[in-house]
Amino acid sequence: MEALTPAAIRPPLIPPIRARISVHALVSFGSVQIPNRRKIEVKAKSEKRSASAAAASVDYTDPDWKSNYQKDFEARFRIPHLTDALHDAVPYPSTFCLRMRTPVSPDFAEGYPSDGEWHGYVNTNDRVLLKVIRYSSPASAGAECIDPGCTWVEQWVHRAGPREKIYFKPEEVKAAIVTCGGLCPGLNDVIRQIVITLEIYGVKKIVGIPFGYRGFTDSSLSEMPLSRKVVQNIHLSGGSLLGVSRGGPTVIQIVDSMVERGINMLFVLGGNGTHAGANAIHEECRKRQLKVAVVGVPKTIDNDILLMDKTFGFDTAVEEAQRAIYSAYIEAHSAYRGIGIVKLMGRSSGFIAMQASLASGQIDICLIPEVPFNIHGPNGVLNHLKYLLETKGSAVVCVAEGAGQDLLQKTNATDASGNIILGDIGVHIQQETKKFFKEIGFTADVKYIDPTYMIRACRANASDGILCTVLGQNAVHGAFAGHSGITVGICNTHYVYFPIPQVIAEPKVVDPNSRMWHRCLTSTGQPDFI
Ligand SMILES: Nc1ncnc2c1ncn2[C@@H]1O[C@H](COP(=O)(O)OP(=O)(O)OP(=O)(O)O)[C@@H](O)[C@H]1O
Ligand SMILES: O=P(O)(O)OC[C@H]1O[C@](O)(CO)[C@@H](O)[C@@H]1O
Ligand SMILES: [Mg+2]
Repeated sequence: MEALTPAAIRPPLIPPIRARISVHALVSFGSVQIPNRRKIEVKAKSEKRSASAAAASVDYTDPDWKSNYQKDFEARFRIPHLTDALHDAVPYPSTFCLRMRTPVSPDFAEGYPSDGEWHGYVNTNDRVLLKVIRYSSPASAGAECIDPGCTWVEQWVHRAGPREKIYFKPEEVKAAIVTCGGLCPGLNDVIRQIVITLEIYGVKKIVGIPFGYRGFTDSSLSEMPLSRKVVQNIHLSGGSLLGVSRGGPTVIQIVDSMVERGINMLFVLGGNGTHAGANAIHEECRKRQLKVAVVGVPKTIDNDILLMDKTFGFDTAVEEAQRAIYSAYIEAHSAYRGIGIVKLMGRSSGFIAMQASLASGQIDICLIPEVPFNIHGPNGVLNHLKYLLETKGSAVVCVAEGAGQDLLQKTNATDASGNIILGDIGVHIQQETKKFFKEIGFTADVKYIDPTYMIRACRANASDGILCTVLGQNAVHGAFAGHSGITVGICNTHYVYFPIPQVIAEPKVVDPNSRMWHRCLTSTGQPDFI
């Protein structure tokens, strides 16, 4: 039986991508010169590899390359539908008409309610533009071009929202929600909106699967009945009402369990691993010709899902990180030659560290996984810290958990999902800093703050609350519209559906040649540590 591990499942999930090209491929087209700064080595090797492989497969001498590219793009971003495998699946007029149904009358006894006057549906052919900047040169900051000449190529993705036709009768739906991976602010907000929206469609059978995918097979755990009443106030707390977990059963076991329970709509809240699982569940259902919709809602505090403006929980994390940074600043500033070090989450992407550094304006050194650095040596972090103590009297460092892993001893240990367990770079920098200043006989007062789990356990802030609300609602609209193997996202401020494989092909990372990273460097004033 197929095990639910990255190695076992990831390969077949990602269809061959003929022409995925990102900024990293373009760096080789022209020489990108950053003023007063050496060209930064990009550490995101997987993205570089796939990008250059994709670039190699486009023949720019073919006069039709652009239209071929666009056709290929459209095919890759097509959102799978139940009718792809179930040719006789029929649509019904939507029951999402916002007309109140009274609790006493049996719903749909006189046919489905419809709202002839209501024009709030999204047309299936509506699209959103994925890329909105027209770069005139590959050397332009952050340029993402398809060809060496940076030709403008329109890339459209599917607009999310309620459709006029639905593929499930609400009274025949049993919907389940599952939350997997690590915690993230906003999980409860999304659960709440999914339940509320399902009820508006007229669904009565809604359950929560406890503790991630594990809840499908662990006989000691029973599914949790959900209703508006149950979820009404859950967004006021952090965490997940349903609980989370890593690892768990196989895809086959999960689908067997869904069949046994009669689940035909599954909402999966989680990161890249969870989405890989969701896509595998969707494929398995399709193979078995089951009328099941599997829809994801990307949950990652690290903000490392491709193509989206941001993921829910990220904003809250950046906001909460300010408190830790402020404390580190106060400690450092109040001490004689004080150094404050703050570690933030970000396994492979430094978005939280970068944005929190920018937002606080109190960071002197920001270290992220995407940009290599040395701690020791003439250009190292420690020498710069000494310089800061001599000139400013104090310093604050913000380090992402995945930064500088090449400087730590590798253990090859993995968690239950197969994710590599990282070395603690925060503690390492703290220890090396103390050692360094002691050895050179230079007084320095080092304070270390690790707020990572405090940040993750928070409830969502207002902006994340809104994002969660829209994503949760759109997830339900997508399932009712008959789509499966999709996920929801925000793209250039509009809400869209993506086929799952397109957003989890690799983690989204900070581009060291982007304007945002350069803004961060401008703010901190830090040099290269190489
Ligand atoms: N490649 C994969 N295919 C199928 N299932 C997977 C895959 N990777 C992980 N999973 C399953 O998805 C669940 C969550 O995965 P994981 O622990 O990696 O968290 P995640 O969704 O990536 O979230 P986070 O951002 O918190 O790491 C686990 O139950 C795991 O078994
Ligand atoms: O300790 P846990 O729960 O396994 O999760 C830690 C990881 O989860 C994340 O918060 C992502 O959800 C990462 O930033 C972090 O590396
Ligand atoms: Mg993950």
